[in-house]
Amino acid sequence: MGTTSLPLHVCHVKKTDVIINRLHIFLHGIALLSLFYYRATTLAHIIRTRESPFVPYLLVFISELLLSFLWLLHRPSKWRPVTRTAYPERLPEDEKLPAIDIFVCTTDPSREPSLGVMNTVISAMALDYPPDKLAVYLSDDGGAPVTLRAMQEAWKFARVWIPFCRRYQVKNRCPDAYFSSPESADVEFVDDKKIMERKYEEFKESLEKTLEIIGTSTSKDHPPIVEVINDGNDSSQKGMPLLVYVAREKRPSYPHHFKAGAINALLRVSAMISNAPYFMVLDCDHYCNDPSSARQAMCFYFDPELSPKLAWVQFPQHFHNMSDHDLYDGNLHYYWREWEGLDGLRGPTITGCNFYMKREAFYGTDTLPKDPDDYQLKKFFGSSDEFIKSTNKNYKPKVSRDVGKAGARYNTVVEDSMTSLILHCKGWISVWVDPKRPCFLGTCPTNLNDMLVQQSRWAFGLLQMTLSKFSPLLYGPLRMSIFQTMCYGALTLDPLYVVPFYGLGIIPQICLLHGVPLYPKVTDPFFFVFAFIFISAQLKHVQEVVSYGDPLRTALYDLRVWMMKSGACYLYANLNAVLDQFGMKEASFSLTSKVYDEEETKRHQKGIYDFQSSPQIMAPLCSLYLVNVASFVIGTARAFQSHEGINEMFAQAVIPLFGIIVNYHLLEGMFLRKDRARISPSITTLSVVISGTILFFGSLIVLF
Ligand SMILES: O=c1ccn([C@@H]2O[C@H](COP(=O)(O)OP(=O)(O)O[C@H]3O[C@H](CO)[C@@H](O)[C@H](O)[C@H]3O)[C@@H](O)[C@H]2O)c(=O)[nH]1
Ligand SMILES: [Mn+2]
Repeated sequence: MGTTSLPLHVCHVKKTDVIINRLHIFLHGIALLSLFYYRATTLAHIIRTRESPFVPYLLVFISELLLSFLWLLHRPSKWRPVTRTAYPERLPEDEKLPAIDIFVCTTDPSREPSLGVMNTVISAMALDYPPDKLAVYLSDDGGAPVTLRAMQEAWKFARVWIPFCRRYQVKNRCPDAYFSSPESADVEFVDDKKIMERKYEEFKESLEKTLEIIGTSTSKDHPPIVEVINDGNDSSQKGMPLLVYVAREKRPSYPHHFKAGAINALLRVSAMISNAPYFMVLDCDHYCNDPSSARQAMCFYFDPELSPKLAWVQFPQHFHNMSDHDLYDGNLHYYWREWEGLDGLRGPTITGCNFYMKREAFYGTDTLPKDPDDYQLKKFFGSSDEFIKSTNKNYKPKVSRDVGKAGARYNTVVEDSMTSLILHCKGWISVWVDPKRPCFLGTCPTNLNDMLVQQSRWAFGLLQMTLSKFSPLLYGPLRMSIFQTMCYGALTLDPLYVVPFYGLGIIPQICLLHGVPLYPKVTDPFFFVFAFIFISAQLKHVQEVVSYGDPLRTALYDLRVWMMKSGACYLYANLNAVLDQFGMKEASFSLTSKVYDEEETKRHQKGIYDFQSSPQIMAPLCSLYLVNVASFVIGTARAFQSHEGINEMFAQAVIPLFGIIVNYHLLEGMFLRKDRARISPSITTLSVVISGTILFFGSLIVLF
């Protein structure tokens, strides 16, 4: 490119946020230091004089320390948030674009209906990119005959659909979404659209018929199946990308490593067939909502300054089934807000799908010796001579280091975070692109149970990482910047929130009940410190939500999600991670359902919580709520009998009151709602019993 050419992409630093965030870090940080000073000196005084119980005091202090530590770990992600814009129209001509392999993963046709999966496949085939440079691979981890058949049908439909999209410059190339979008409502090519609509109906019917005949059976014991779907008819191949079905070999006794295993199988198969220097990963429900994503990604790979270090371009997961009331943080903004900050450092982590990756980076061949012999190559890549040849053709191994394994990492169920950590540690960078029109749209959980199950899997996987030799705070410091290390630390240590959550959700309450003060009196100058920290934390959260463009109520929903996550998911994730360490728990992958449920969707749209879930998940949350109600009512009634009581216990009464108000939805679910999705009476009864037990035995704590 000449010197006069316009940039392919620009990076905007979010200046206002930078100023607010840094100022907040400074002020909040000072307040925390004062809090520690107060706690430490008071604790020393209590231990010396024994004038009040020191165990609850110590536990509250520990909770606050941990909370502050996690707060600190999250700060780098607020340091320099940025956003990016790509200008695909400035890319060089099509001949110069590199090839891309697209990997779509699916597992279970009963939880992931074929029609949805095929819509994703078709939308990927229809990307705005030279078709001879595109190959779409579907990994079917279920080895389901229905999926293979559906692909053959999808191919037939795509053959008419793709030319239609090109001719009329259709923006939304996922057929199902297109026909129900405003884009298709008012078009000039009415006749052609009608024909296309009819063909789509036929395609749908053919899938239904197939489903009726062969059902959704899957297999965990079968040889590998690789089938190129493109038919032999040459004239129909023109302008069509390659389409390949892959069901890797599965044997019951052999660990298959879930999605990471699927991606690695796809890497190997695609290396033999198309071997594109870049690949993109899609979950089966994340269809392409904007066909320009590949070109947008190339804007970064074509930047000579960025490209040599750039491993992946990550687009966020956005969702088509969002509600105005994002009760379950379904849109994952909690994460994306921080991802803008990661992008301002050395890049976001991989978030599982919607990323364009440089194959070379993913192979991690930099850990191979300089001139590897056959033995070393086989140790690294596995025994396939063909696969090794494919890696030689395009890539020469560079630096020599110890021997590794190519591809996605297996040590955890969050293959994405683990793999990103290792790539970032090797010096690769990544970028985060979140254009106004989302490039990909998926299906998010629309009930509490699904959300908590998903979050539990993530938390468990992140803890597996923490407990592995890749624990970010130990593995990172010598390999990455301290800020980047802290970001990974924050990500993987989030499940530790369970400790301060229960610590501050039970101990001050029990002490309130017994009139044991743990916080400074209202008249004490340190009261101001505590009040400041509490208010500053809440306001900062509200500011972040609003500045990200979400409505105010999202701040409340977020807070609830954080509490429900901490109280349920993190609790079990920690237990399971410990069991896993002792080999007492087999890792599993609980798929998120992508099945449409009308009643559930209605509730989600109206902003009504769907509490239908197991007692294991609901009981801890409800019990804690009841503990707070009981101690608040009894405790304040007692304290408010005297002026000194109010002075002493005021701060401590605010805590349960805050919890009670924020989690009003639990109260409603337990006692006020009568519908099917309320908290079941049996869980409520169980929670009453548990909360009574907690209050009874917990009260022993004030004796020490
Ligand atoms: O053994 C398995 C299990 C899952 N999958 C696929 O992995 C994808 C993600 O599974 P899903 O049930 O949708 O999980 P989510 O929690 O919604 O996925 C998020 O979290 C995962 C990590 O836990 C990431 O891999 C995903 O990209 C990210 O969207 C789906 O396409 C599955 O078909 C497989 O291919 N093989
Ligand atoms: Mn998903």
